[in-house]
Amino acid sequence: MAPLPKHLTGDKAAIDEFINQFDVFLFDCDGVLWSGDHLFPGTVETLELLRSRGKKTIFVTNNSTKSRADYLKKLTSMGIPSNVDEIFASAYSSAIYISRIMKLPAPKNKVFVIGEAGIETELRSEGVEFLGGTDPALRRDITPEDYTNIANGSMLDENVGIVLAGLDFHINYLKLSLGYQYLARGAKFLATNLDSTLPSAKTFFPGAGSISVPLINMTGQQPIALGKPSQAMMDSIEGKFHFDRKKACMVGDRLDTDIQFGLEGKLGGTLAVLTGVSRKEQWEVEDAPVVPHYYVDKLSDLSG
Ligand SMILES: O=C(O)[C@H](O)[C@H](O)COP(=O)(O)O
Ligand SMILES: [Mg+2]
Repeated sequence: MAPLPKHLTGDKAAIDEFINQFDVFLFDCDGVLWSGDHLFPGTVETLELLRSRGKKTIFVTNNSTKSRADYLKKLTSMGIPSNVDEIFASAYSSAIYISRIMKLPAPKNKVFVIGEAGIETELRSEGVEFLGGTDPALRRDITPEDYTNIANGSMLDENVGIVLAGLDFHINYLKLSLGYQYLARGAKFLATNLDSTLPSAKTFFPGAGSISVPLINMTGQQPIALGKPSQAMMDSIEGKFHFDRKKACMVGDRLDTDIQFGLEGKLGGTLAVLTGVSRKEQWEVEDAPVVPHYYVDKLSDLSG
């Protein structure tokens, strides 16, 4: 059984020793920096402190509703200076995977998107054709004619080769019905991420993983998930920054995405923050599957 994590909150010497160990900090976003549009107090000061001590900060989010450019706007609007290169979001890693790794031959390489604008922006920037997503024509109830047109294929695009499911605040029966038809016709099943919940407004909402469950249930297929803890994302981050993994620390609020991401990535450290999804009871149980190296009650404890 992995040793229990060291609690850093209130322990200045331990915090200093912790910070000195690492050159690079990978920061999760939802549940660590902010909850929805609410920035946690002390976040800006903590990032400034780490940067003032020469630490590299990289933002790694599973939230596919926004593109990297959108996140840059959000970070900047919250007083966190950054640049697009420091931001890795699951919509971006999904677009990269489709355009540079899968490289399905045309014409059957279109993507049916279940998700928001972030996915569309990143697919567009990689020159990947898509449909569905935020298309207003699909934001409606299914009609009797739809059943007929879906069944006879007239409502389907024969060049769809991939179904990509992410967090969709406008999910409905029609989109799920179309998604199923494409998968049943052999399209590859991808997910930006499989987080079951989204922490926001101090409670939880359906996560991307809960959006793709109906399709998993209907097809019996598990999608390839491209967000944390997928190491495809870690490899692309390392590929960009060429950092020493032993000198890097993953900071996150969720054990089965963030902390697992850091552990599977063989990073030098993982820090759990208790302002989001996971609770310390989850790693205190016998044979807990994922145990972080360190934890704090809130991120600002590092600069408190
Ligand atoms: O449902 C989701 O997509 C997740 O809850 C959300 O994306 C988590 O974002 P992160 O904590 O990785 O920033
Ligand atoms: Mg999070």
